[in-house]
Amino acid sequence: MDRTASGEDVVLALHTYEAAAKERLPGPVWDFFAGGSGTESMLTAGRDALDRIRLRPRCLVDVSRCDPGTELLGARLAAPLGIAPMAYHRLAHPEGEVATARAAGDAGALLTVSMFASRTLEDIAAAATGPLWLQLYWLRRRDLMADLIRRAEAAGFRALVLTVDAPRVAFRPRDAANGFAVPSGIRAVNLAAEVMAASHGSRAGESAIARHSAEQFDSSVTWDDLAWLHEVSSLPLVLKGVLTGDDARLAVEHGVSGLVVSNHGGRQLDFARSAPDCLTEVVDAVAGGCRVVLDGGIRYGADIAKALCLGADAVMIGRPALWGLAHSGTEGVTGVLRLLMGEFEEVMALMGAPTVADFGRSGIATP
Ligand SMILES: Cc1cc2nc3c(=O)[nH]c(=O)nc-3n(C[C@H](O)[C@H](O)[C@H](O)COP(=O)(O)O)c2cc1C
Ligand SMILES: CCCCCCC(=O)C(=O)O
Repeated sequence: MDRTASGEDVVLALHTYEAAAKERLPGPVWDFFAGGSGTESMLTAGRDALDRIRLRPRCLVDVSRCDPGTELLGARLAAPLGIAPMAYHRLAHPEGEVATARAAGDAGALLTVSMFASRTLEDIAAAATGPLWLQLYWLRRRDLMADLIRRAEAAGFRALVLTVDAPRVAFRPRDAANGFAVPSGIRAVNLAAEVMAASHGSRAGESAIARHSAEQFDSSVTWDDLAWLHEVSSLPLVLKGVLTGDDARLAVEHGVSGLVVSNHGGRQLDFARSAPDCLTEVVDAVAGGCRVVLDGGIRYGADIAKALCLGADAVMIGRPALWGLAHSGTEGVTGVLRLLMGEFEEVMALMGAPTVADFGRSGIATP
C-alpha cells in the first residue's frame, strides 16, 4: 500500500511492487528471484496459459454479498490464496519470513515456509496469526528433516509440503553467470550450519545454490519413501510439483492430502507443460481424493477465479510476495495480498459467483 498526499491508503498495482523491488535489490538477488532454468521458456508459460483462458459470466445472480472465504486442510482462509514456499526472504527485507508471516495473517492468507527460511520456525510462528505449512526438500540427512518436522509440529504448523520437482536445483543461467551465493549474513537458520556451507561462498560461473542441492538433496527417494514421512509425522502431507494424472493418482494411493500443481515458477524442468494446462488432468485423476492448489504466474484476481473453474481449491503466489516484501516489508506483502483479494472479490461479483463453490468448468472457455 502507499499514501496519497492527503494521507489516504492507495493500493498499488502489482507491477509497481515489482518495479520497486527491481530497483531496490542488488542485481544478483533480483536475478535469483526473477530467473528461471535452462532457456527460461517456463517463465512465461503459466502466464500465457492463464491469459488464454476466458471467463464466462452468469447474470442476474444476487451478488450483493460475495464471500471469498474458504477452507483448506482444516484452515479458514479469507480467500483461496496463499504464499508459496520461497527460500531466504531476508534477501528481500531484513525481517524476512517474520514480516511475511505477519502480512499473511493480517490478510487471512496461508503461508508456506521454505525449509530454507532465513528466520527460525519459532519466530515465524510467533508472528503468524494465520495458518502455516512447512515445505521440505528431501535431504540426505533424514535426521535433520525429522528434527525440523518435530519443531514445526511444536510451533503449530498445520501441514508438510514435500517438493517433488527438484531432485536437484536445475541449471539457472542467471545464477551461474552471477556466481550467485547466499550472502554470509543471511542463513537457512533452521538447518545446521555445516549442511548449509555450500550455499555460501561464490565461485565464478557456478551457482552455489545448485552446488549445494547436488551435495545435500537425496535424489534417490521414491514413492515408497513417503511411508517414512507418514511415520515421522501425522501432519497432512502435500506434494508440490505434480504435473500428471498418473502421479496424482499415485499420490492419493500413498495417503497424500494435497497437491500443488506447479512448474516451480519456471525454475526447474524447462519445456514442461505449464501448470494451468495440467490442472484439469490432475483434478480429474484425484477425483476429490485430495485437495489441489495451483501456483505459477498468478498475478490477478481473475487468475484465482480461472484456477477455481479448472477445479483447484486455492492458488499460491511466489514472486509477488517477495516484491511486496522488498517494497515495504509486512505492509508491502499485505498490500499485494489485499490487491489480489480485492480483485478476486470483484470478479466474483461480475461472474455471478457469490461463493467460491459457484466456480466450475462452465465458468471458463479455453480456445
Ligand atoms: C526466489 C524463489 C525461491 C523459491 N524457493 C522455493 C523453495 O524453497 N521451495 C519450493 O518448493 N519452491 C520454491 N520456489 C518456487 C515457488 O514455491 C513457486 O512454485 C513459484 O515461485 C510460483 O511462481 P510465481 O513466482 O510465478 O508466482 C521459489 C521461487 C522463487 C522465485
Ligand atoms: C540448496 C538451497 C536450495 C534453495 C532453493 C530455493 C530455490 O531457489 C528454488 O527452490 O527455486
